[in-house]
Amino acid sequence: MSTSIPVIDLQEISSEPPKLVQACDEWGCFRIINHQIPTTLMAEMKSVVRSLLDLPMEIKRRNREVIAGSGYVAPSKGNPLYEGLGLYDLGSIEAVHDFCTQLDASPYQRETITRYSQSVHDLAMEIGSKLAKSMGLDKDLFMGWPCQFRINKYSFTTETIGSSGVQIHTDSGFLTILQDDENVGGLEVMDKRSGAFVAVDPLPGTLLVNLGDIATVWSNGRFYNVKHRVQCKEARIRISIALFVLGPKEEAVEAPPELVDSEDRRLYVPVLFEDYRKLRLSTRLRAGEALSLLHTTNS
Ligand SMILES: O=C(O)CCC(=O)C(=O)O
Ligand SMILES: [Fe+2]
Repeated sequence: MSTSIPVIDLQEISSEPPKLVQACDEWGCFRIINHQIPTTLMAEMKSVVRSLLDLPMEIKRRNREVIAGSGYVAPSKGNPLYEGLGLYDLGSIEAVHDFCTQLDASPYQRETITRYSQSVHDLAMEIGSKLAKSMGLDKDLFMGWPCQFRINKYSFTTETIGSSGVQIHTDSGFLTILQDDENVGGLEVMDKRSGAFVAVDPLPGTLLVNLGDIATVWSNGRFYNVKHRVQCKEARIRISIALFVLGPKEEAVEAPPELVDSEDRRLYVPVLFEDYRKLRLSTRLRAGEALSLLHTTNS
């Protein structure tokens, strides 16, 4: 099944805020256009990360994790076609430089990664602020929250058509800005109503936003933490670059008072992002089910 997920013009959000909120409620994902990240920078970044992912295994393994799962992930039994590099806290210029140094990046590669990281990080902050305003809140969202990059490579071949690239999951943080491969499809999101998977076809020059579990907690159950997966549809290498806006570092996430009804019914107990991430890891509940462990007694 193929359908179009919502397309949001970033520059038009303030004139039609319900469109953004509706996309978060109904789809938990949307494409953004007019996002101010130059297409040339997106193309340069893609080709830089492609060459990093083509490095020998012993170099890629130098991309060590800072928090669990934030470093190089080699192909595994569960996801044999997938591998990924990671960069924890791309709001920190030192972290970006450490990542580049670990992988022996050239000055050009370093410069491209730095520029792209800054641009997407700025974009994340802009989306946070526009989302808060669209929800009628008078403060910024995402400011100072750690963000993580995952650079994904799927080695699809004729023999693997029809098999899984990445298994069904939700993203654990608040939201993800994804530069999906502009040529090679395969990403599928679950339709909230029917439970059917819907193909997310590439749309060059745009970025995709997916909401994660923390967005559901913050919105008091309103925003849909979209389940998604990647399937091999054609025999080509697929590259995607994901920026995860995780959650505040030191403050627990909870729905702001404006989003809770007059009887103050919160569906979820306040939770530190780091504790929630550990809960997902220890329970191996990767498709949003761990949220049920945070339910308050009145929900
Ligand atoms: O490669 C993609 O399109 C999606 C990747 C993804 O879901 C993830 O990194 O969490
Ligand atoms: Fe994901």
